[in-house]
Amino acid sequence: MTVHIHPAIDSGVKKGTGNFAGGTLVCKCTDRPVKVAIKGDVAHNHACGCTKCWKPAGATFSVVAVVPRDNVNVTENGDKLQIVDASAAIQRYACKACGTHMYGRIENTGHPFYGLDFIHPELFQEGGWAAPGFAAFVSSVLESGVQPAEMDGIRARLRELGLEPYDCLSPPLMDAISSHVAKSKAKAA
Ligand SMILES: N[C@@H](CCC(=O)N[C@@H](CS)C(=O)NCC(=O)O)C(=O)O
Ligand SMILES: [Zn+2]
Ligand SMILES: [Zn+2]
Repeated sequence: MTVHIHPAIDSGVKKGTGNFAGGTLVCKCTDRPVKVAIKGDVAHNHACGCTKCWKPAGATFSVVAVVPRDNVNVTENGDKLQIVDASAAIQRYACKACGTHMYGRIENTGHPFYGLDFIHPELFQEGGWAAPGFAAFVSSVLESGVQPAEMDGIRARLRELGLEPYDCLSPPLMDAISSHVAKSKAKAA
């Protein structure tokens, strides 16, 4: 059985150029698409299996990365954007017409990832952005209807693509979160 992960990586993960200068994210609307300008390359690009991250039709995972929030500027048709869930840690701005998530922002200054916005690099008009390097929240695909019997195949395919599967974030990112918590606790003491 063919295992589909995401259309942008199903035929292999395309390496980044290493010097991507940024570009424009465009939603799926043919009429008045939302455009978001991004300065510089993305970081921590990965596949995410959680139910909250936006996926294109037919995808089991999203492809999501971060950029500094100051590098994100809505340039066209921003009136079409609405927050998907204002109570979520990541406030995801989606196009009201086509549903595409254009960027996700953290407003809680105490959050470990405050200052970083979450974007889907496949929406860039341009190519060359840093490639995904791991897969996060893999077990969460079960919440979207994937059957438990499919999990071995999914994890094997992710490994074949060079995307080590984790059921939360990768160890470096989990360490970054825990270090942030430890520092916040030390400050409060
Ligand atoms: N099992 C949950 C996991 C959701 C989750 O924790 N997602 C991570 C990765 S994107 C997160 O940081 N979420 C914060 C948020 O959505 O605001 C699901 O699939 O809905
Ligand atoms: Zn749209
Ligand atoms: Zn996610």
